[in-house]
Amino acid sequence: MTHWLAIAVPTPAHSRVGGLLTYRSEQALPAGSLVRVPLGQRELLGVVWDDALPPPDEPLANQARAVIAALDGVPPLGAPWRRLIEFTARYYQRALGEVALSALPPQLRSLTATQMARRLKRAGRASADTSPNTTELRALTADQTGALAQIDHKPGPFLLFGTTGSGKTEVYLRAAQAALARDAQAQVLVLVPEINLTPQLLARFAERFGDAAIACLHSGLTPAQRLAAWLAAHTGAARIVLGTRVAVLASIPQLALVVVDEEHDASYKQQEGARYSARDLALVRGRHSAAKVILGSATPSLESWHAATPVAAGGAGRYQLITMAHRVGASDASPGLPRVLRVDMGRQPKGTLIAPPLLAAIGERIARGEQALLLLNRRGWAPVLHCADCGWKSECPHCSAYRVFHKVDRTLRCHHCGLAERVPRACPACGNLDIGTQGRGTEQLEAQVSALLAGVPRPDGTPARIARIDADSTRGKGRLESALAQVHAGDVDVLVGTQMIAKGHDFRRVTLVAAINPDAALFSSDFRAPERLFALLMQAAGRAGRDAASGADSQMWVQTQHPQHPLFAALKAHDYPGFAAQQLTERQQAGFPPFSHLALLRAEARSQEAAQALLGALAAQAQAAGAQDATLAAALPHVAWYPAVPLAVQRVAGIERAQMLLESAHRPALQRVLAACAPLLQALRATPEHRGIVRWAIDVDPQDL
Ligand SMILES: Nc1ncnc2c1ncn2[C@@H]1O[C@H](COP(=O)(O)OP(=O)(O)OP(=O)(O)O)[C@@H](O)[C@H]1O
Ligand SMILES: [Zn+2]
Repeated sequence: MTHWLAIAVPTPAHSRVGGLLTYRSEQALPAGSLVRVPLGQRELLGVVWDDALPPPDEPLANQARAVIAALDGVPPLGAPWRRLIEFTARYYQRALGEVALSALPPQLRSLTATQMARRLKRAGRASADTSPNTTELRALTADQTGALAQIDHKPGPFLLFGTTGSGKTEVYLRAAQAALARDAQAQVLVLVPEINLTPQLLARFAERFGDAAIACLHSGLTPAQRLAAWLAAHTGAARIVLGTRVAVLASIPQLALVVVDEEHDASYKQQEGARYSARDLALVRGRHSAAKVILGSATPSLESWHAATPVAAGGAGRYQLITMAHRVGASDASPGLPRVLRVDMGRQPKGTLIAPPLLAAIGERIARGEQALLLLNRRGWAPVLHCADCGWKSECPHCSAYRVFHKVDRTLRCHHCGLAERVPRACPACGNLDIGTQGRGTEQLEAQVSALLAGVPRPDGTPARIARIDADSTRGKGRLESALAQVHAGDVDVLVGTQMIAKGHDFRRVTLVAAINPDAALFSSDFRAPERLFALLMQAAGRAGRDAASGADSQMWVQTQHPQHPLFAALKAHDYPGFAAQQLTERQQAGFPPFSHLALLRAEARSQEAAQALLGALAAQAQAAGAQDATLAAALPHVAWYPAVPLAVQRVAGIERAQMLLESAHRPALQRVLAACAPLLQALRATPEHRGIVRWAIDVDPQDL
């Protein structure tokens, strides 16, 4: 008997068919089955999307090709996973088949039946003993006990607002333990922003539940590792799936709990293809699978904070707020958070790198055998090289950005397109030999701090040890892990770095943190810049004084030209709620998220005019399309269209970039309009007028404006 199946295949985004094609099969195949199917000349992996279809009409029935084979032994993908993929494709305006197939490990395509059987057997073996190692469990703090009681009794979703060092990890571990104990099949998904930056969290889960119980999913895996981890999650062998944003789309059939650690982190947003937010999908997923969801942060995103604020207090009241206000080992009398000191750089001699009182404070820490972190969010030696005679600057020929001077290898490097060239000896424009740098990056900070601290001895009389962690210093495999391990081991006295050093680390001996030059973000045009800066500084401060014994005396220094800025005042008071309330008031007045919903339409072309022309044509066509479509016509008046403008970095690698902002207070209306935009963009691009377009994209809930 012939069965007719709708199968998801990876057709290009927004193709007419939307990613589901009809195939025939002589074998009955349940929804979710993985199959190999022909498409054109190729053989592709596909997913049977629904139960069998009724026989189609003649022409289609004759055209439909036959399924080549089913992937034996791999259990079908469950309905909750398929609903999640459908949601992702629809909400982020991509083709279903593309999203579905990109969430599957590529090796599924290439393995023979025997190879697959072997992999499955191996995955099954992993599910050894998952009873947690509870031999040396610590007594919980009162905050932790309270948090767990709420998680136990309420449905969620939860926003775990726990100050830095309040012990959120232990709450995740115990909540996971409880979920696994409740049901012998249950699985837990733990999302982290970046796997390499959080080796400690992974280590704590492995220590508690055993390596065999955990599957790790992130973008740094080899194809074989990715398949093994995916199979472990899909077959249920892995009770805990821990990973970065990609893990949110894994098949986890018995999902009972989702944890999103550092939920405010921007790396949860995918920046290409389906531009999904793993944090937002975690909530959708929790709903589909009836799993509890915990979002955790000391500095929640304002979206999450608003959602967790009760309606009576002006919030949306959608999440339950759990507060952990105390650091582990601290008391009400001494909350253990560092004292914040602002240095008015306007009163320092021009060009001062580190103000004398800060330098003295760092020296004191070194002399006591404690550690200091110096934060500067700019890598390289200097952001610009310039000629004082003719005004030449180290512009990138292909991007609207300056190339950064890296002294280690004496290169000028573009951080946008990657172009690297040897530093010229003389000004390329006028031949002047006296070319100089402007501004400072971490490389220079490291060198100058080493010089400034050369005479400062450690307790045993040996010289202070300075190290640096940024994207340059940690390029090789394992280098970040070993650099972090050195800091933990106490082999470093002063650590210089970018935001990488401010994230989640549980450094036990750091008692001083300094932001060297955080001012640039105060005046950014992106409405999220203050939120990001505040979170960065509060997280950075949170690395200081995590050991209660030395914590009482810890310090966070901020060097600024604007010491009176309210953002720094809120930081000084460790007042996230106050800062959030002030920001949310501004956003409400300006009509920004979470009080409205945004989407960006982006176009890239050889010329800025061509990129903007596509967006302009789209706006006109979308309005015109409303005349033919009642639901679109109803949605259009709820959506504001802003004019097409160049991106902040307008040109990258010779390609001009433009964007158009869409804003609406009404999410379904925005979704309806976006759904109309995707096929229109596709069609417009194919016309001769828009031949110059290189690519276009739709970014729903964009992070960067
Ligand atoms: N109940 C407890 N008793 C003793 N120590 C604890 C307890 N809970 C957690 N700790 C320790 O407190 C420290 C801080 O915990 P953790 O790293 O989970 O903080 P956090 O809330 O995630 O902070 P951050 O947001 O800064 O990452 C860790 O060293 C952890 O081992
Ligand atoms: Zn460039």
